[in-house]
Amino acid sequence: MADVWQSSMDHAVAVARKAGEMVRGALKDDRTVMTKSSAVDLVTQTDQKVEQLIIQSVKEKFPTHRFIGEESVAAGESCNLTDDPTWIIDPIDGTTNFVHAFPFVAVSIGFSVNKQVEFGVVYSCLEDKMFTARRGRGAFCNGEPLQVSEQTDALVTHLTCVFRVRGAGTAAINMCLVASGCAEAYYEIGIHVWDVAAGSLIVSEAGGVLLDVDGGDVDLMSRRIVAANNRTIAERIVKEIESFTLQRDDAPLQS
Ligand SMILES: O=P(O)(O)O[C@H]1[C@H](O)[C@H](O)[C@H](O)[C@@H](O)[C@@H]1O
Ligand SMILES: [Mg+2]
Repeated sequence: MADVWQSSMDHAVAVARKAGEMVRGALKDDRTVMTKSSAVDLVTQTDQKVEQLIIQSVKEKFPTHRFIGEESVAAGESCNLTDDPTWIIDPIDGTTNFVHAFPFVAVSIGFSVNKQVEFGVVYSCLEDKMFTARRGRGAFCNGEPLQVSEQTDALVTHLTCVFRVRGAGTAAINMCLVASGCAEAYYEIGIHVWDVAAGSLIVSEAGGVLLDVDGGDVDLMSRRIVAANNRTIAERIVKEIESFTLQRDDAPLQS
């Protein structure tokens, strides 16, 4: 049966790659002579340009679709998920990495219908790795199938034990590392829906598990997530987390 969202997913992959070229181009600026503040200005300008590139291209092809974008929300747009086809965009995930030339920077595009992520695309620009997932049809990296790690021995003694804990500095790539079997788990409190929408489907389609940090069902608007290769590891991680709550992404805008 034809997939009604295939053309949207194809467009997401194409525009993520084009956006990645823009990010790489911006990173080529010689930051060795840049002050920190000018590097931060550069990432902010590039963030906005990339998000506009993606949104404009979608509006031309799919005029009825809606958007939740990191920069649009920062500019005051709402962050409410409806049943409509919605593009959930993080133009540059890993902005701090970008500023410091730490080579993990991604364009993340999630796509939801009826409040359910139907496809996810994470393009790791500097590694040239295109992570994709379509609901019910698996997860891939540059076309190769992804499968989470089979590790069940939760060696976590305490999350501060540095040698077992690493972070790429971008939620989207951290989740793709779990989906690729390179890491057993990732958790974070403080992320936003645009950081994790695409990665959440890539993890689950690679056989992984998503939970809230309290062990309940994951809620992409809650700013909290655990992504793991299986429930054993996920529940073990939950036991170690001293959780707290933050204002939800979809909380009513302060007047
Ligand atoms: O780079 P961002 O799009 O701002 O998102 C990142 C966030 O700023 C913070 O660094 C988190 O730890 C990352 O997981 C997130 O991707
Ligand atoms: Mg982000």
